[in-house]
Amino acid sequence: MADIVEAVRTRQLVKRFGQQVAVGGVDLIVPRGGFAGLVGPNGAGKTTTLSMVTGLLRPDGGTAHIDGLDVWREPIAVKSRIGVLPEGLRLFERLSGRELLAYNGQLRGIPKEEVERRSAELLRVMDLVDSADKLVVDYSTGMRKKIGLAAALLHNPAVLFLDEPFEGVDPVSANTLVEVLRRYTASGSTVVFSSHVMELVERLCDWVSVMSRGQIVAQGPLDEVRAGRSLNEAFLGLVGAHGHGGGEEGLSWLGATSA
Ligand SMILES: Nc1ncnc2c1ncn2[C@@H]1O[C@H](COP(=O)(O)OP(=O)(O)OP(=O)(O)O)[C@@H](O)[C@H]1O
Repeated sequence: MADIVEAVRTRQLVKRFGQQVAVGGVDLIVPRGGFAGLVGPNGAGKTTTLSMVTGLLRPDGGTAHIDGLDVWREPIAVKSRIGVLPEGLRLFERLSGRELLAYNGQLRGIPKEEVERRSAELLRVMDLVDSADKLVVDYSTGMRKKIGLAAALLHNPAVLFLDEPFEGVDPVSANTLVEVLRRYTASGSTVVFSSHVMELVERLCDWVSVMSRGQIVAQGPLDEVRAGRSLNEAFLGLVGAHGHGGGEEGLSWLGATSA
């Protein structure tokens, strides 16, 4: 792994919430360029890890670097290089889509004409032209993801972090997102995204990190991690398939009875 140019690298990253260790010493590696998937069961620590890597949540221990820059020592340099589409996306609801992009452009210090040019292109590619002047509060879930992604891409970041970008997104909009992201990575930029949808990760990603109970349990090129199996099978093998509704015990009351 020594010859990999790392876009993201954490070393022994730790986060506790009270007694609970949410992230227990994570060494996340994401090579530069292409798609990397972060997968893991509910509560594995994916969002907590991404929040620490993107400077949103201070770690209790360890370090996080993006393009060789320490996230917590050089926050401004790091934030100018990254775009983030967080989970549960909070947007400025009383702005229109177009205004939201203009505001983001201003925050990023991009000249006004350039913001207008990029916004027009992003709105067109995201199929949001007809809704550009509608308030974000009136956007659907998929439209919110798309305007959130447009806002995250506006400053042309080197690394884009997406937490569950396809959740609640219809197949047509999902295709649009994928096309935009493919175009973005084709130029050498990096996308890191968390997802529960293994088929999607398998289709898009060339690199996968698997988390379970606050640890990385497998990490590497997609083909190495799945080792001849489907990613879903590999995932179930790595994180344990038990306790996921397959057992004979419990729930005996559930379903139609003959009584
Ligand atoms: N602010 C918080 N306060 C207390 N506990 C938290 C907080 N944020 C996360 N946790 C706990 O940390 C653990 C990891 O949560 P996290 O959201 O990182 O998991 P995840 O892998 O993103 O899960 P999911 O796939 O369900 O989104 C969970 O047990 C969660 O309850």
